[in-house]
Amino acid sequence: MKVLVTGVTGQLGHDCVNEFRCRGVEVQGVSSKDFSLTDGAAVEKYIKEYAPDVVLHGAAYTAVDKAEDEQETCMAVNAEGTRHIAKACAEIGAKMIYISTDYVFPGDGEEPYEPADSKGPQNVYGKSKLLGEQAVQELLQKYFIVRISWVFGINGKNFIRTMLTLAKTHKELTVVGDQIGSPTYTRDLAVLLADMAATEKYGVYHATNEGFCSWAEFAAEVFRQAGREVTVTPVDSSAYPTKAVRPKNSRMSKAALVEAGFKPLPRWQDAVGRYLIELQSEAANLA
Ligand SMILES: NC(=O)C1=CN([C@@H]2O[C@H](COP(=O)(O)OP(=O)(O)OC[C@H]3O[C@@H](n4cnc5c(N)ncnc54)[C@H](O)[C@@H]3O)[C@@H](O)[C@H]2O)C=CC1
Repeated sequence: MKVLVTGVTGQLGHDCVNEFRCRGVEVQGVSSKDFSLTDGAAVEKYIKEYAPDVVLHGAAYTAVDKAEDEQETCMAVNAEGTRHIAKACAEIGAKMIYISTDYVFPGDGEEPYEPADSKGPQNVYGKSKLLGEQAVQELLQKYFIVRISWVFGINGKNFIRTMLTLAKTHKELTVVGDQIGSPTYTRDLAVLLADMAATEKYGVYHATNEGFCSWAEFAAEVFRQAGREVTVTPVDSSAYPTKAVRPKNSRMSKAALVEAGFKPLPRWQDAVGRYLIELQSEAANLA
């Protein structure tokens, strides 16, 4: 099997390339330095020349608030860029794994969303990722769409890093308590995606670490495990207005994943613990 991973300079792409390499799979990671997703001809040329069996498309325009002001760029990368990748995959008969988001859902209610539930993105980024999903479904039969949320990995900025930085200067923090979802550790997700790539169990899946929490609970768990004495007070989203609307309910059901025979990701608290260890080794390597 030969795999192409887009977004190698991001959190997920970095860990996916490592995971395939560890398994002895021939893999190439690419970023915007190799080609821009907005350049259809360049995407097609690269994919046809490399001729992968699987394209794991992790690259995206991920600046959720900025996207409200940069709608055109966000759409060009996430909707059209994904269409270019899907078209090239169709032409060479490659499987495609497209990474999508909880933001395709409206975020109402309290029940976990199933993959086929009605969509209703509340912000530009969510709309662009949904258009990407639709392009994949329109152009391909051999596809996996994998929706994830609240991502953290070693190769980039994320909520855990932000909380640990704030802990250096704060003993008390207010954190949003009325948005509920699931963190996703890119190392755990990479294991699942590498398993998936080797199958033909095509479809739409939700894949996050197990369990649900609010951002405030997420922060409190990070401080507890990192041994930082910071008191977290949950507050409503209205205390932190953002340009892009965030869904209150980001719960996603992983039943389809389990029914297809894939191993669910470990609980999110377990993932936080292993990520903190990864951060320690990063700090030790940099010292
Ligand atoms: N970060 C999060 O909390 C969430 C992320 N996702 C999705 O997960 C996937 C991975 O996210 P992260 O690793 O956090 O992203 P990231 O922001 O860390 O990395 C994005 C990658 O996309 C590449 N990229 C951006 N614009 C490009 C362009 N025009 N041409 C070529 N490459 C381009 C960048 O070079 C980078 O390698 C994305 O598809 C994202 O939409 C879904 C839900 C939540």
